[in-house]
Amino acid sequence: MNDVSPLATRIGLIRVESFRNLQSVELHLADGFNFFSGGNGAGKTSVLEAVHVLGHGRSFRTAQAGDLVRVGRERFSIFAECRLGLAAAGHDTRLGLGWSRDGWTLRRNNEAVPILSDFVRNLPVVTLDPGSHELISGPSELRRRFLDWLLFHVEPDFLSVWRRYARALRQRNAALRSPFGVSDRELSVWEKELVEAGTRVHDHRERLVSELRTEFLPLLASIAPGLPVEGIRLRSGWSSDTGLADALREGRSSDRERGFTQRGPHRGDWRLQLGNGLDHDQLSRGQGKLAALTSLLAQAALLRKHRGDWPVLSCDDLAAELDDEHQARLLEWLSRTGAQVLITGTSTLTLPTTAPPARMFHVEQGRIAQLL
Ligand SMILES: Nc1ncnc2c1ncn2[C@@H]1O[C@H](COP(=O)(O)OP(=O)(O)OP(=O)(O)O)[C@@H](O)[C@H]1O
Repeated sequence: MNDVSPLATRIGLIRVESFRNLQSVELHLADGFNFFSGGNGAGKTSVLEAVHVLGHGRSFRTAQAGDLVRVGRERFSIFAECRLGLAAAGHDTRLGLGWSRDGWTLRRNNEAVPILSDFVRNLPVVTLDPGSHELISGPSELRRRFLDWLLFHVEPDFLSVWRRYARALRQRNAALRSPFGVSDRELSVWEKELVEAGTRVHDHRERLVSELRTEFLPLLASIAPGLPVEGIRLRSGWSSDTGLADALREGRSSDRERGFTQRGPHRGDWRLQLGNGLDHDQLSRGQGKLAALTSLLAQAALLRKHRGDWPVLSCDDLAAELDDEHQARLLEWLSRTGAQVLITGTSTLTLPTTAPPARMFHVEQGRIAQLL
């Protein structure tokens, strides 16, 4: 049996109030595997969603925090006692998050944290959910968010560089829409800042994609060896023949017509390079899920490499996502990491003999009983 890794972020206790159909739930989680079973609509995904919200400040199912508040209530809250691995020198940390129409309330060790980005830095959570295949074939915004979330965790200056870029972009776009028109000279003022910050955003992404590739390919070989993926390629968001400054200059008249900036890292993307002449839309749904799963595990492995500890790993409705063979490969891999893992399913799960001791929970109508 594997020892649970000391280099993993873990939640010991979690308390959830008025979140989706969970009225008031308190759980003591195992350091290794935690399995939540129950019928459809019982509240299993809501448990994973609460953990995800604590780590990201947003849900993987909705962009509206108001949807998460239990019907008839005005506020939800999530509280957790966590061991934050190496990144926080293994200290126990108490995290509390509440949301109501008045906004977020965030507390770390009973002290108010005014800014959401400071709060969510604490608890990295990587979630595989039934919508994850969108990461491969869905809009580029999802893939940018995937990369930039990782950069937020591993590059200390990424957030401030990204904010500089976003501010300059808003200002250039406002100038492009000015009813009085905008001269090249005025545009060039915003472009200077866009080029400086945008080039750094792109350089960060380029380094990260190269590291992601290094993690991704061996993971693919151990979890989904039949998948025809040969690599990962970053797209900058402007023509590869020119630098960003030239691309912005050349795009001015078309940008004026459209009223927004059409080139730059805000249009960047990354794509898997598929073999056998396949396009992303030609992957089967299951292959898309496997590709997304492998990307998310590579993301977790990079967090581990940079921060020193594994994030909490969540898999929603695992049996519906993967066939038996891929499930077994995934569980085997997960059990070797020593990460804390949360899994939901409508039926029971066979864990590999090498897995650390698991805790089983049964979920029914928003109530949760610990079975083992
Ligand atoms: N804001 C809310 N307030 C109260 N109930 C909600 C809210 N949002 C969703 N629900 C209900 O919560 C229940 C639990 O949903 P959840 O997605 O967690 O179930 P699940 O156990 O994962 O189900 P499945 O196996 O079908 O995916 C559902 O019945 C849903 O209708």
